[in-house]
Amino acid sequence: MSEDMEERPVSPVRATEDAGEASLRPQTLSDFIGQEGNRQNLAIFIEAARARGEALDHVLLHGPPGLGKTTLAQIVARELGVGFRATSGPVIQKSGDLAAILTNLQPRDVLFIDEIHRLQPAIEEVLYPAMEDFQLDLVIGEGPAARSLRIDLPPFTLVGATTRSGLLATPLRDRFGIPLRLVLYTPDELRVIVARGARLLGFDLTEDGAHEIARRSRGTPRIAGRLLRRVRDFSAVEGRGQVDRAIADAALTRLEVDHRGLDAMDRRYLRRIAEHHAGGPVGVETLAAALAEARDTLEDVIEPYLIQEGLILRTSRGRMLGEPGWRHLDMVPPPPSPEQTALLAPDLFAAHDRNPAKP
Ligand SMILES: Nc1ncnc2c1ncn2[C@@H]1O[C@H](COP(=O)(O)OP(=O)(O)OP(=O)(O)O)[C@@H](O)[C@H]1O
Repeated sequence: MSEDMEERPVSPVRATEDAGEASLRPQTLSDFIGQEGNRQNLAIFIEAARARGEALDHVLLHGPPGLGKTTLAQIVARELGVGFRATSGPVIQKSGDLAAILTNLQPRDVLFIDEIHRLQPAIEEVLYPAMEDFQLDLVIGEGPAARSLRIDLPPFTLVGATTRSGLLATPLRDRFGIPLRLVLYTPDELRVIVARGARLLGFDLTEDGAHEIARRSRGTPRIAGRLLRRVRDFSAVEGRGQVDRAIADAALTRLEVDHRGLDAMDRRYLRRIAEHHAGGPVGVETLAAALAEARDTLEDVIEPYLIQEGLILRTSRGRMLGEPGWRHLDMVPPPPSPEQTALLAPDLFAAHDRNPAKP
């Protein structure tokens, strides 16, 4: 990922400046705002596991970065009253690394593996019997002298996090009894998160100030927390006491975050489709090359919010600019090509089927 990407105030990816975000982390399920269905299900499964005195079934959290996967994993451990160990897919280089972690777990502990889709295949294979039977099969030595060794593990809960469950090998995905998909937060949920953050940081933010930060946070609590801290710095330097909508707006405008939470990079992305591809469709690889970004970065970091907002559409032939995308750029779309009409038609029929009363 390019340096520009990490410095974007609206990037959902963890950056060095987010070191302070731990102080805003909710500690319990009831403190955790949003993701209602997931939260209710987790509460039931946790209570049942506690009542039986057993390890909770393995949990897979998937969704875009910054939505609270690490936070939820920590909460699960705390609510279960067990220990929490965290690592990540790319950090585990050898099967011995994983073996060392697994054999050090206490019964019913939570092991959190972030970016689990980046585990090497050989290490995934060590994980299968560990998850299924709490057993570790290790091969010691090489060639004819190699021996296999089986070690019993304490029952534990693996919480895996991934931005892409599609990249997980099916046998791994199938071993998670509780798969949960995290979705972008609504502006109302983010407003509550922002107001809570302001309280914890001890600064005076009005309700409409919180609302302004929330609606520019791209559905992502990490971005909400970061914009909140930047607005606080701005108001402190300007010597303001209470922060209202106008002050929040001035601070965010100065950071080049527009009223929808889009920054220069997003606008460059939208403009590329409008100006170079007449609104698309254009393949994600072509866009990535033109914008000098990795394809993964576009798919994980930039696109989820643009798609949710209808600014772009993901079609079988590539990305297309949606009507709100043209409006956001203040541009009038050219008459649709036959290809564009054909790609958009199923959507129109689907909309009609959902709501047949409207022509
Ligand atoms: N529901 C929530 N309520 C309040 N704050 C939240 C919530 N979810 C996340 N946060 C805050 O957002 C920040 C990012 O959360 P977290 O690190 O858990 O995200 P993540 O999905 O694990 O990100 P990554 O994919 O980069 O690992 C944290 O500061 C956390 O406090």
